[in-house]
Amino acid sequence: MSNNDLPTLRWGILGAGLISSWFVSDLCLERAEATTKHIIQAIGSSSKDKGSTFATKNCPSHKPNIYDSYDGVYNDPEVDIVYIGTPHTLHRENALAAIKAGKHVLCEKPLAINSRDSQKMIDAAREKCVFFMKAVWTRFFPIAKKLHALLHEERIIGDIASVHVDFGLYMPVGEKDANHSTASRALGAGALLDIGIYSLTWASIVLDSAPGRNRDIEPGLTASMLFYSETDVDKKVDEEVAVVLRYPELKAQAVCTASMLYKKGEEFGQVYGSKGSITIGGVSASKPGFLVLRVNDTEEKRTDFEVPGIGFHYEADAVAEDIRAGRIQSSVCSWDHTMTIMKRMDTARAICGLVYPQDE
Ligand SMILES: NC(=O)C1=CN([C@@H]2O[C@H](COP(=O)(O)OP(=O)(O)OC[C@H]3O[C@@H](n4cnc5c(N)ncnc54)[C@H](OP(=O)(O)O)[C@@H]3O)[C@@H](O)[C@H]2O)C=CC1
Ligand SMILES: O=C1OC[C@@H](O)[C@H](O)[C@H]1O
Repeated sequence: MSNNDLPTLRWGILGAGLISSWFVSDLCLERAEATTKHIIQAIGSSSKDKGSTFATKNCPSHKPNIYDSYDGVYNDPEVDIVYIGTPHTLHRENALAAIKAGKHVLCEKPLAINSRDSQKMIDAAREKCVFFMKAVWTRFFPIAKKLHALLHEERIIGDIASVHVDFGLYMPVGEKDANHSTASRALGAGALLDIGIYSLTWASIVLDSAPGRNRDIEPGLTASMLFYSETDVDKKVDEEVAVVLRYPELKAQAVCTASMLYKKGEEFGQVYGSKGSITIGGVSASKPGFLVLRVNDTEEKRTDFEVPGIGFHYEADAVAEDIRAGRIQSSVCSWDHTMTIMKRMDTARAICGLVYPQDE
């Protein structure tokens, strides 16, 4: 079947930056296993020129309406869903405006700076009865589903005792323009919210739904952060973070780390169990590509997962299927899951004394 015969979803894109370019180019891929034809219907940018250049480069076969404001996208009757690709600190106002206009919303991670704002966004979507999801694309890769099945259905490495996940990406604060979204505290920069969120997500995939887990009890949490500046409040951006979660009822722990001071090698995650271990690897902790299984006394087995494009189409197809089914939250990345991760990040920041202006 050609993508032209598939049901459609019409996207309005906010922000013509890096993530929007990756997302849009993946949506435009012709894929054999696609379940939806994604249409780039509108682009909202700070300038028409920037929006047009973005469209020519990333979706040349589409003819989106280009707006020099985000309001144009919210008010475009041809847009079904708004994709928010702006810096963290704008997510809340962008999402609330799109929801108010009656649009479905896929909002980049982190959903907001803190759990309080995240809850407001979720409440607004529930009230308006529109689909709303945090775009944590990693959860939608087939490899994440496979890992879950190996660990919890096949129990292939027995009882899980420990999971270690590290997202290292070389992007020191001092080497960026002070106003860049990964350097500016005013825009929510910092390792935890930007990339540590993926380490926490993997830990959650591995342990939050493990058999024997008591969902009424939040795991114990300890955290440590290394800041770009310990003394200058405006530059108090975490460049390295470590969060340890303790699950006493499982006799298991998760060690979740992230750093902006080195690039991690391809093996970013390890899950250890009573009968063996599984290594998770890939380009980065957000884009997994292979698993290596080692069960005691047997040889190791590596399985590679081929990904067409970058991999954003997995979440986009899933979103479209949820919307067609009349769901307002994702069956994979629920509001409950989103709030769990947001609250863990709040707790880690509180322990380490990292406050953003939006927390006030
Ligand atoms: N899922 C993933 O793998 C990734 C997710 N992200 C997430 O996407 C979001 C955006 O990140 P990224 O694309 O890297 O950022 P960029 O700085 O590359 O792009 C953000 C865009 O937002 C718009 N914008 C609006 N207000 C501002 C402002 N005050 N400062 C800067 N830009 C502004 C701009 O678009 P315009 O001028 O057109 O309005 C800008 O190009 C972040 O929340 C990040 O966490 C980022 C990278 C990967
Ligand atoms: O989500 C992300 O993953 C890739 C990085 O480039 C980026 O900083 C981050 O937002």
